[in-house]
Amino acid sequence: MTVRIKICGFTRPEDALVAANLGADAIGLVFYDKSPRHVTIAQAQAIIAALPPFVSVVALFVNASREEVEQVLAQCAIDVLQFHGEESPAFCRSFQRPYLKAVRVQPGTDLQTLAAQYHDARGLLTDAFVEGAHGGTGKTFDWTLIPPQLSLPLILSGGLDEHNVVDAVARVSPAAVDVSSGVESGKGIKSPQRMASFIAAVRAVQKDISKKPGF
Ligand SMILES: O=C(O)c1ccccc1N[C@@H]1O[C@H](COP(=O)(O)O)[C@@H](O)[C@H]1O
Repeated sequence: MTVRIKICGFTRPEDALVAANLGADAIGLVFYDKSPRHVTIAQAQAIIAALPPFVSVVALFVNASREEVEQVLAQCAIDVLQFHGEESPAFCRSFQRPYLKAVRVQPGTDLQTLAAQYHDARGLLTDAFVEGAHGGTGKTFDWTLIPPQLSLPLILSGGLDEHNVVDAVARVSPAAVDVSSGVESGKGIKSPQRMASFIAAVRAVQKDISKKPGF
């Protein structure tokens, strides 16, 4: 199975275009004003306008109000919503759009129960739990906390980079990976070299896995 790649936290159209041309399946825009990667609606529109067809645009929110989400949806061509806060299942599904629910994983996090609660999500996105932060921290978590069989597609994130993503994909077999800090040269500035190395690493490990007997 193809491991999908999402790169998150773009602030500049030129970086998003490079990601798309390198083969990223989705790009993420952060609508959370406490993030150093936060974009305005005008910035988001410019980034989206730079993209070629068939690259999904994901809008990330952290405990935003209904009005904030609706305003973004009304003004930007968004394909998927990503909720990174304490949004309820009812709130997430109320926009009639595909959505991802992000979960910050620590010992005791019951991913099976969360997958059942957000059963209509397109995927459960697992990120590291870091006290006082909602994501984008560049920290990994203990991947053995992920149960082998989840009822939702797993999107692995949290501290991934070009060096650890091979091990991550081989161990966890996620449906997709999501990266932000790990492909940056500065907050919100994506490095073409790091994005290229990250995408090449995912494609290489995927090829290796598909060569294994029984695959
Ligand atoms: O990118 C951010 O600034 C951010 C802020 C608040 C919530 C989530 C955020 N980003 C998401 O966090 C994960 C992990 O990011 P990283 O690779 O460890 O930097 C990823 O899903 C980002 O989309």
